[in-house]
Amino acid sequence: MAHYGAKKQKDGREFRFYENTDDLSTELAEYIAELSEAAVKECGIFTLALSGGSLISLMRKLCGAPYTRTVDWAKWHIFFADEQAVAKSHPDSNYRLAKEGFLSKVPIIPNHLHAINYTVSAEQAAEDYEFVIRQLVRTRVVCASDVSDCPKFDLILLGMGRDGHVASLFPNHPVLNETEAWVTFVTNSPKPPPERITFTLPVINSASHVAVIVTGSNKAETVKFVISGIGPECSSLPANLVQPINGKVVWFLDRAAASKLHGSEFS
Ligand SMILES: O=C(O)[C@H](O)[C@@H](O)[C@H](O)[C@H](O)COP(=O)(O)O
Repeated sequence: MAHYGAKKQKDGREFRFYENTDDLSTELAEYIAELSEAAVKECGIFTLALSGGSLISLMRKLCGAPYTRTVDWAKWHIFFADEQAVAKSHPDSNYRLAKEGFLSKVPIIPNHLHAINYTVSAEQAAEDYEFVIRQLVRTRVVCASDVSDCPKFDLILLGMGRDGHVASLFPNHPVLNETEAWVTFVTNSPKPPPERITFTLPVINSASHVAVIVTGSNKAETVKFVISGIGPECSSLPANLVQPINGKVVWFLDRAAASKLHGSEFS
């Protein structure tokens, strides 16, 4: 086990601490590969939703041995937990980021890559994407949750912003209260670009597994609020609202992101 510390909270959230991003990437690859093997064994498919940001580079170890050989890539279906409403080729596009950093390096079957409709507004793209996912639930490519009327993705990978946002769910934003839609949109994202689509919290919290990957000292203050539960508005931090109903959330943190935690918060 490459982590130097771990903590399981009473609410079931698990936090794993890594010396550096290399150790974190090593174990993140193993974690994803193991979940995909279990999902493929159980129902022949692995459904994975990606966020953007530094997460993609931290998945780099999955693009090498032994995973290129051992993972059953043909059974993977890829989704985006959030996406910028920009062209696929735009520097801010999560599609482009994922393609360049991960998807171009592993043999995902092209029509198993479920991208958003980039030719319409964020509002229309959210509606279209939800329709696509609803069709995939109907045809049983994506499982349906048995505790909510949401899709049950095998794994959703999230980053976290300094403000505690995950996907494109930002603090104090009305979309945090969305309970019906599976995919919604924002047009005033505090993190540019302004127009985005995002999975809603009910979808994130219906996943079998969620991993939140946070590195860097600039996130340390927010990590402290998340773990200690103390801090201004910490209960409304979107990252603190990630609590899968019938699933498991694991946080992957490097030492820099955990640098404001004290001993007691590690055990
Ligand atoms: O599209 C996005 O902007 C991302 O999905 C966003 O939610 C990201 O994961 C966080 O902002 C953390 O990004 P970093 O890890 O790069 O700080």
